[in-house]
Amino acid sequence: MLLALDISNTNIKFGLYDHDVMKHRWVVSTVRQRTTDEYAMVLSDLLRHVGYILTDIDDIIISSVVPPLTPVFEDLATRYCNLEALVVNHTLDLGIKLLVDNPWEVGSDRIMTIIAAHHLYGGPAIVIAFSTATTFDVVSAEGDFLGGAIAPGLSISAEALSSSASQLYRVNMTPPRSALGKNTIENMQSGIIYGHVGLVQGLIARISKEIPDVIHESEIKIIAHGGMAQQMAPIIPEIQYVNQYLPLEGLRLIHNRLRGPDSFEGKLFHNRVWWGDGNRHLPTILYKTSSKHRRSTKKIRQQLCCLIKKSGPSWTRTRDLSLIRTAL
Ligand SMILES: Nc1ncnc2c1ncn2[C@@H]1O[C@H](COP(=O)(O)OP(=O)(O)OP(=O)(O)O)[C@@H](O)[C@H]1O
Ligand SMILES: CC(C)(CO)[C@@H](O)C(=O)NCCC(=O)O
Repeated sequence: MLLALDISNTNIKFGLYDHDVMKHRWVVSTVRQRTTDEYAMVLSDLLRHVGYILTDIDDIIISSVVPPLTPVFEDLATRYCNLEALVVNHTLDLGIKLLVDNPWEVGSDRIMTIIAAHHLYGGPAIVIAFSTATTFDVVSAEGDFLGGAIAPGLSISAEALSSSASQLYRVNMTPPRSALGKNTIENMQSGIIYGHVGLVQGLIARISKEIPDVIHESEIKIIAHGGMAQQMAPIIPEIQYVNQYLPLEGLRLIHNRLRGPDSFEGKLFHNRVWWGDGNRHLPTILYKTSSKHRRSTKKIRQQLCCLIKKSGPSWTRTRDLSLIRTAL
């Protein structure tokens, strides 16, 4: 089982995959103060509810845009699941180019989203997240990230309005009967929701004109996801698809690419047995020699034995890989 984790500002999404099929998806609030042990108990309860335990998880992949929680979940993977989680960042071999000024500053959720959108719908596409922020993530026909826009999300806008004006209050996020509001609630709903519709349509129009190599703007797919996508899509005719699973699907695809059965690491570590001496982290590796891999694993094993002797016990799994790559 693969656990994909999308750690976002409002919610953390857990996707439990059996091979390529998402079996379960859970959403829990993002609480920055929670500890590894607390999140482990939350995850353990969710898994138990569907008949699994923490050690049934074979691998974990994480996208996090909440830096203080990244080590919390890495720690959870190590201590509760005996795994080294794969944490997505721009330096990994993602198979796409980030055509922006500073690739390191792009949120990993945006990268995962465009990877999934391009895989499912093709490009060029504008992917709109109606979440804490309303983001526009643009992917080219080739699958590269071209940039986009980040606007305050609907809830943030609504909260700012009600907390800054004494006579205003919180309203339901439902579209009013008309843009011409006849009472304070409708005035606010019109301003917040139809105002956001205008923002989205305006940015779609502007961005569409700037995407290179587009002959007809109708080629550009417009895809929405995020907490408010279901409410917003029906009132924004430009939106063609709503898919709430994009960030988790992107994580699954990247996991497949980097650690799946056909990846370098997957082939190498398929049928593997690792053991180590506790904290010193896996100094010894033994490959079970399946008939398919017998010859290559024997060779790799010989080379690894030399490397282990040379490098001593200070290996981590990631460093093992680079050493193995060097050895091959
Ligand atoms: N029915 C609703 N009414 C008001 N706000 C809602 C509703 N449903 C979702 N939201 C808002 O949507 C956002 C949650 O969406 P989502 O689950 O996509 O958040 P998130 O993924 O944590 O955000 P982000 O990815 O930006 O960090 C919150 O800001 C929440 O307040
Ligand atoms: C924009 C958000 C908040 C959307 O979740 C996240 O992707 C993020 O923190 N990004 C960093 C800035 C950037 O993507 O350019």
